[in-house]
Amino acid sequence: MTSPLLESDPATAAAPAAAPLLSVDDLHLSAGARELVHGVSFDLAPGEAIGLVGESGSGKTLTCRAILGVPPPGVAVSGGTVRLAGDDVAHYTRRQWDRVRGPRIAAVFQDPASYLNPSLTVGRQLTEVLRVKNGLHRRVARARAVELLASMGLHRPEHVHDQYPYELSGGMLQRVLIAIAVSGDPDLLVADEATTALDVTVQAEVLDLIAALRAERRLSLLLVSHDLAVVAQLCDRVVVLRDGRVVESGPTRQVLDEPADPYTRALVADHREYGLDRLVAR
Ligand SMILES: Nc1ncnc2c1ncn2[C@@H]1O[C@H](COP(=O)(O)OP(=O)(O)OP(=O)(O)O)[C@@H](O)[C@H]1O
Repeated sequence: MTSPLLESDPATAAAPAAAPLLSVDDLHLSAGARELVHGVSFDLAPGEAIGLVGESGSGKTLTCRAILGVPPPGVAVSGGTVRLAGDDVAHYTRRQWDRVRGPRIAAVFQDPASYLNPSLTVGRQLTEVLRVKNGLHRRVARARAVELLASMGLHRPEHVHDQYPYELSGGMLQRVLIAIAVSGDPDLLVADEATTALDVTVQAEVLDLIAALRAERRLSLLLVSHDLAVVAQLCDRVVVLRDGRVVESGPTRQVLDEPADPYTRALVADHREYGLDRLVAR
């Protein structure tokens, strides 16, 4: 039993662990009678970056979409909780989500073009988000939009502001989507295969941008990637999913250097030839 004396002595009491920013507890997701995710649990501390990995179909995207309150049509949370800064958001209404998405949680996905309106300039779309979500006046929102585009490493941001999505490359579009995602100053960014479709050089630049945003904004990150090298580069911890279940989780170095589960060992072995050793050794 702990001594009451020790408990009350500030010199000997251990510092309390920070409350998790995101806590996924025994999450079950189902499409009708078919269960697809069978009790996934993990916590993400403020400022932490977690990588969600696993083969295609292991439940990474469904888990992220449930965390974001946008499960695909026909899929619903059938058990468990998703707590964001302590609030259980798993059954939030659309109106409740409107208050959370943007200032607390935001996301970027694989195909940025499909999230933008092709007939509006990217600046107009960013400005609209700033006006609606942050209540900025049109002129102030425009200036803020240009600033945000510049801080995403986009050169000639005034010019980019007035361009249409089809005029921009994939890497530029992903930077615009990241600008939109962070425009509400969220605590948590969910990045689901956000760099997968980009060529290697551009991918590295966008990963550097995400790393810089993490440091500058104390942004927490939930990163989904089939690419363990990307996870090794950005994440503090890794959660490995297989068939809708967590098979292993822990610090990135530990999970990738000494995987405990045979499934993780096979995943890591598959990646060796793509230079994982080099990135893990950083
Ligand atoms: N809308 C849906 N209706 C029914 N089943 C679905 C739906 N979306 C996904 N699934 C199924 O749920 C399981 C998990 O899918 P999910 O998309 O989360 O996998 P993933 O790990 O993200 O895969 P990938 O890396 O290919 O994106 C798969 O068996 C998939 O077929």
